[in-house]
Amino acid sequence: MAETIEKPENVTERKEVEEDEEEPSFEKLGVEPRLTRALQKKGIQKPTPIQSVAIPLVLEGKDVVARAKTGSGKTFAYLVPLLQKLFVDTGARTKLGPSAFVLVPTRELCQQVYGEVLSLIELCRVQLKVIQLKSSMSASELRNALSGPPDILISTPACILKCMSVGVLQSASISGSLEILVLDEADLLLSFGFEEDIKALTPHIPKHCQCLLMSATSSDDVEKLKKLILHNPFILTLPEVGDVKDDIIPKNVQQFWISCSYRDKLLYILSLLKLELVQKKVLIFTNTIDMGFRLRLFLEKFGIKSAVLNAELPQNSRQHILEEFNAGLFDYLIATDDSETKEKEEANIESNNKQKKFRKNAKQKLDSEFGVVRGIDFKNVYTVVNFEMPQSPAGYVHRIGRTGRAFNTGASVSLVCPEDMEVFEEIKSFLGDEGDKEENLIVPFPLLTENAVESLRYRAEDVGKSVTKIAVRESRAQDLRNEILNSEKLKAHFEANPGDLDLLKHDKVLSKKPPAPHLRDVPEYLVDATTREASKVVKLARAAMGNTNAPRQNGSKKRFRKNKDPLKTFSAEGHKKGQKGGMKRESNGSDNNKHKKKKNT
Ligand SMILES: Nc1ncnc2c1ncn2[C@@H]1O[C@H](COP(=O)(O)OP(=O)(O)OP(=O)(O)O)[C@@H](O)[C@H]1O
Repeated sequence: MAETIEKPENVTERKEVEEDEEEPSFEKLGVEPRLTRALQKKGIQKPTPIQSVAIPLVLEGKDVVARAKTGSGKTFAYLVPLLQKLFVDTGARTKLGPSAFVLVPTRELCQQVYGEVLSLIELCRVQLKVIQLKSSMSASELRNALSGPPDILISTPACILKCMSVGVLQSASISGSLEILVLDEADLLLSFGFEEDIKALTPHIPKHCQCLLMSATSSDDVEKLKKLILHNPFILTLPEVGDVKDDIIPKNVQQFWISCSYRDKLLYILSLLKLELVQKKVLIFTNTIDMGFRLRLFLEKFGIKSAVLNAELPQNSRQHILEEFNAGLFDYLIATDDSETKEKEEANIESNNKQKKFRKNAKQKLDSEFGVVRGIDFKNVYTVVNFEMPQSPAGYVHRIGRTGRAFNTGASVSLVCPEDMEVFEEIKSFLGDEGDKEENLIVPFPLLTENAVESLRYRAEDVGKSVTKIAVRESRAQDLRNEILNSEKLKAHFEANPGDLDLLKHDKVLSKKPPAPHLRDVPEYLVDATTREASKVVKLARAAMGNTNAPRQNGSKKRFRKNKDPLKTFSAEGHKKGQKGGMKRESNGSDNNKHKKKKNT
């Protein structure tokens, strides 16, 4: 693989950098032993490609723009050298203000980066003060946080400006102290409405400050930021972004689609999960909060427990849900995509004048700094399911990017109904999938037979009808009430007992009645031999890949073996006993659409 390093504009040379033939290592990049050991303790053995090119440049003090695909390890690409630089002369620095700012677009990302920094400095046993700012902090809390002052400040741009406007952070202390500025998830900073904040901050950034800009996509916004903040940066572009379209999605993620009607999406997701045809953990995306709850209630009737994650929940609850899911406490998380939520909620609200009161409340309630998709490091997600399709190719790329992170493998399954076809075509052409090529990038899901789906149709339709709008509304309101009540308790309790994650599980059953036994267990006679075989192979592959529910360290997984991957070696449609089979890439998935309305009970 070759990355591109574009030298600063006054140096015209642009060179292709071949990957080191030898095994790359952090030592060779100039990372000091304390940090190398700390990374090893976190299960991180060797650098990813973006880390290999970015770390030495950052250590040299260069301004860098790094554009690399989702999950490619951009956080350590800037954090490791940043910490190494701050480790030098820790005590000797006379500071008026923070030495480094890390600016991110959402509170979830603040928390995530903060967690990573803390764990690295703890492992390195170095005394650095790190704080994260929250928009909910009062002026006195901000003053306390900034007293000292901290070495590293992690924040959204708006919070920094708030500190300046309430007088707890002075322009002189920024220009006198700031050595490194990082803009993480740069492509989102502007679209999340931080342009004015960044513009207001720019004049206070000292000329000598090293600026780093990290992004998963290249966009006009990134260009704008680059011009605003950086001085003659090195531009690192991994081929996955921009130039080579079919590598936008990490290579280690297999992408599938299933064609079905909108109404049948519940039936199809039930078939995938209940017949165990996808590997856990599974992250499922919906476009509205109501749909998230509908899906959760529906699955619950079949004994499939899941948790929901959305912009309406209090921050502490969201944080806790993420931590639980990452720790492997539950397998299914239904996330409502934030951007889609805001658009749809607002569209729904606009279209119904009677709901004026709700509009006011909804706007107040949805957290504008919440970002469920972008940059959040969901750990060990094997399958991403687009229950509802994202509304843009960029949305698709970032959703799918929640699996196959770093050196892991993963799969995605998109449920595509006729109404989704336009955006699906757009996504395919964005990814460079021209349809007539042998090697399509998004291929029909091979493990689900028409028979298997039809065998569950009657139950799914019956249960689907019982999940009414009222039931959805009630559980959503109840869930929110519970979470608000829990939120403060959660904060206090988990600060004191960070290990008690399972105390308040978020995949608790919503409905009062337990699932009926005939729905909880699919009777043997309903599952045909092919599906049984497919499900068995998925389970075996899961075990072979070391993909179990137990919480894991990054590096402790067994190596994924392609020949153990059922999606590569098994075809439900073409399967005969003893035959290896393979995916039929030329099929367009329309088989899934031809349902005979058989009613099997
Ligand atoms: N060298 C490495 N080896 C193994 N795992 C790594 C390595 N570097 C980072 N990781 C892990 O890979 C995951 C993804 O890293 P990170 O969140 O930095 O990706 P990203 O490029 O910022 O993705 P996104 O664009 O989606 O935010 C994290 O769980 C991280 O701990």
